[in-house]
Amino acid sequence: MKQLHRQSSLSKQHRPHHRTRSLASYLVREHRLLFVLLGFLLASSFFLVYPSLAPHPSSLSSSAYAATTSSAAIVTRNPRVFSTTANNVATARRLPVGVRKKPLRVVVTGGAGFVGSHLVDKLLARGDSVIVVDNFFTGRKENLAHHLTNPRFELIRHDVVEPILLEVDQIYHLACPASPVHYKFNPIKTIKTNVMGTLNMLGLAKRVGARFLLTSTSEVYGDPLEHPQKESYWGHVNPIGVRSCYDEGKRTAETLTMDYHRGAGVEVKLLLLDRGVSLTTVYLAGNLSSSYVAQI
Ligand SMILES: O=c1ccn([C@@H]2O[C@H](COP(=O)(O)OP(=O)(O)O[C@H]3OC[C@@H](O)[C@H](O)[C@H]3O)[C@@H](O)[C@H]2O)c(=O)[nH]1
Repeated sequence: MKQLHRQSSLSKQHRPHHRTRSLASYLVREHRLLFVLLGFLLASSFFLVYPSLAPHPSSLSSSAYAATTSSAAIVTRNPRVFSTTANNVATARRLPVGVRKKPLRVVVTGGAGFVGSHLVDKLLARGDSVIVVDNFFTGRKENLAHHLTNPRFELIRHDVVEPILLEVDQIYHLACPASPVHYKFNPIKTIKTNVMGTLNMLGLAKRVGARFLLTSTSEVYGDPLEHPQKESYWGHVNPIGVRSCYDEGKRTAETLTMDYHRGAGVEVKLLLLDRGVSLTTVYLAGNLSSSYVAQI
């Protein structure tokens, strides 16, 4: 009985070893191991190579990114912010083969305006769902008329100085009177739009975890003493002039944006539109809209 027991325990001790040996001989037979290794190699190299075959714009390095934007006559600021977010996104967006990118829900404030309506065209064309929030101060419904029957498009008449709650992934905050005649028309309203409107949209970004882009302006440099203005240049500004509602409003909007980034972890982008260059020319060159969409 003892012997039997010892025998059975012995055979138990030997079984795993025997199993390993038979597995090994199975793999070695007919070059099976080689095929298994080849399979692993093929699969992993495909996963590694695939993202580089079709790079997402957001995975651009900060320098490549700056190059794209400057060629489109847009001035970008704070490369540090870009590189932080771009790196995170590049890692997060690496999708396995066959898995399609989820369409994004995007809100564009000031989307009925000149820049905004072109941006909406691009966003819809890339497959996103777009909500435009605009009070039609200078924007026109006709700019968006061709999208009104699109189920992925919504238009809301709303003033950004009032809070709004929307479930979105990205916020492009453009709402602001942009030309001197419009922003000087009611300067108090202009600065209110820049400060309260930006606060409301940043608050929304924080609440729903959306990424945020602010369109700023080269006017934040005031009457610059340096040409062209570099990232390190802070401007030569007038806080009390008749244009200050716009210039200082946008400066404050930039400050708020960076404070929400540092203090609340909101992923942000600042985009300076250079009004010295004809935006129409840039549009016609086909540059602005594509790099613009690439911002977030
Ligand atoms: O209080 C306001 C003011 C303006 N708006 C909207 O904001 C949009 C502004 O578009 P405009 O065509 O006047 O101007 P642009 O498209 O050239 O401005 C763009 O470039 C310059 C940036 O400073 C602006 O923030 C950006 O919108 C309009 O649709 C206007 O109705 C609001 O929704 N709320």
